[in-house]
Amino acid sequence: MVQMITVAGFVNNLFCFLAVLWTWWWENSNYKPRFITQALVILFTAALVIFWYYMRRLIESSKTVLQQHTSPPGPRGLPLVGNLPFLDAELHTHFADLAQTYGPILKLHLGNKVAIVVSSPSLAKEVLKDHDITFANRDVPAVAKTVEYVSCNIVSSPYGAHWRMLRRLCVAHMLSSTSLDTVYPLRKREVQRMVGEIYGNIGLPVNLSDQLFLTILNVITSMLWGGMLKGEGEIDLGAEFRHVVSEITELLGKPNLSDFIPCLAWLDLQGIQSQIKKLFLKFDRIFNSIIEQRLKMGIKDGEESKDFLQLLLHLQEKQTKTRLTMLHIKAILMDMVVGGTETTSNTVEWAMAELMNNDEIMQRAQEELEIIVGKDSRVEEIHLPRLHFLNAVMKEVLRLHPALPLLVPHCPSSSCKIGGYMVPKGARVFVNVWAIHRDPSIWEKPLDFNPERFLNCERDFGGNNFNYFPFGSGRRICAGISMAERMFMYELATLLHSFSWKVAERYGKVDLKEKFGIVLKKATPLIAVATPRLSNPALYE
Ligand code: HEM
Repeated sequence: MVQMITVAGFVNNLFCFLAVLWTWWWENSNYKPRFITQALVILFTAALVIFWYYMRRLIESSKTVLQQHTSPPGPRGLPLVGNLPFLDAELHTHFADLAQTYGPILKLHLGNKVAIVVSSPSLAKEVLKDHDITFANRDVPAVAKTVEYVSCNIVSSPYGAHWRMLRRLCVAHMLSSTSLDTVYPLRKREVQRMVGEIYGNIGLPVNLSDQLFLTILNVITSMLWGGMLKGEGEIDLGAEFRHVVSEITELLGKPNLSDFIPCLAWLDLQGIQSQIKKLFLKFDRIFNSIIEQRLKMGIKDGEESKDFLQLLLHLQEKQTKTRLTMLHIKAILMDMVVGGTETTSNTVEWAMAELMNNDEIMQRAQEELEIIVGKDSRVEEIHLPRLHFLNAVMKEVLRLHPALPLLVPHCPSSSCKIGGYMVPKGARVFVNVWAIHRDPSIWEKPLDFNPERFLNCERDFGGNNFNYFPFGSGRRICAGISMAERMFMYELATLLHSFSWKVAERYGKVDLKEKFGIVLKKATPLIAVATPRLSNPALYE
């Protein structure tokens, strides 16, 4: 801008000088000797050249300034509602289609909210790495106003001291490798319970989707408060939990008019806020009763906490510098239950679905297990680091079916230039990791399920490779990667080692149709029939 003003000033002065010179020549033209005329013509031509040169620079620089303030391209919308009426329910494929027309960064108007969709590795890197702090915020959804948990949990909290404190607590005391090592017996118990359940239904169709969800839910609730779904009604309570978590993740992924036209939020036109509120009330009742029981038990000074909830309550009672409130405690419980269950169980379900459609790959994974574990033994977590092919299967599943296809939307705390375009403060930024993972310019035959591409290659999901980042990247990268990795490998290895699998007859080939929500699911649950593979029936008990 300063440059533009200086150039404009110079051009102005040049004009004044020329005008004065012209007036003087005109007034004295009666006497004009030949050399004065020549000098004036030369001077005038030189002035014109200089003038032209500076005008060009002025235009160039103003073009750059203009571009810096230019919005990304995008489809035209209607007044007031913008592009909202044209959004497809399957947002990830819809955004991928739009990117084909408008390019790797595009803008949509969703009511009075600006949405930016980024679909290339270099732009994802700009958002998640180069401008990490600016984009490390969330666009808190309208439901947060009806459900207090949502506004102060890890996933939705803005980048800052509160978010850091909650995240550190979870990572240090529940999700770190050391904490996970100590609760291996819980994982073992729950995975073995699942094996027993399937063994009891040998030859019959089993809803693997439900089994996988219940197993991870039981692992997480055991880590949080020692487990809840025990005794009679175990499956029913698990099913209710599943229903609530599924509904919440689906509703959170739905475009909500109240987010985009805030003055209409009180009307809750789609009923999303009221539905979510009811679902959270169910959680609240369960959390309240568990917390009450825990408080009654109390914890003595110096005594080690038995589970994560006990530790949180202890920290709250002691009023340590964490300044935890009961609301924060519930928000953390919610983060772990909602953030950890569907993501992990759906990924294992996708893995089983892909393997059941690819006999050779399934066989290769089972052969590896026979060599490393052996048919006379159960899978243990110590086997996992040696299962290289299975590890490649996990990476390939996370490539084709990233649990959060658009990550959790990010939100810039100030306007910021991405790919030469201005992304305004407060925009909702979607990073389409699903589209990047299927980009044919990055991946050979991207739609093929081919774990081989991850064998003998350094590519991992630590967030440093912007061709492949199923857990996100930067400060808001998934907090539960270690747990997800262990649970995925352990569950899948156990299922493949313990049983042979085939699709229930009436279902034919496994249908891989997706259903979008904040968590991407299989449109229909995976129903399969198992037969035992291990040498000794005692291994199924
Ligand atoms: C296969 C399993 C999983 C996948 C693919 C996954 C993926 C992700 C992704 C993509 C994000 C958003 C990153 C971003 O916004 O840039 C995220 C956030 C998060 N995940 Fe996971 N996740 C999985 C399992 C888990 C588990 C097991 C837990 C904990 C028990 C967990 C806890 C969280 C939390 C707390 C956040 C919010 C982080 C923040 O905003 O600071 N996730 N996850």
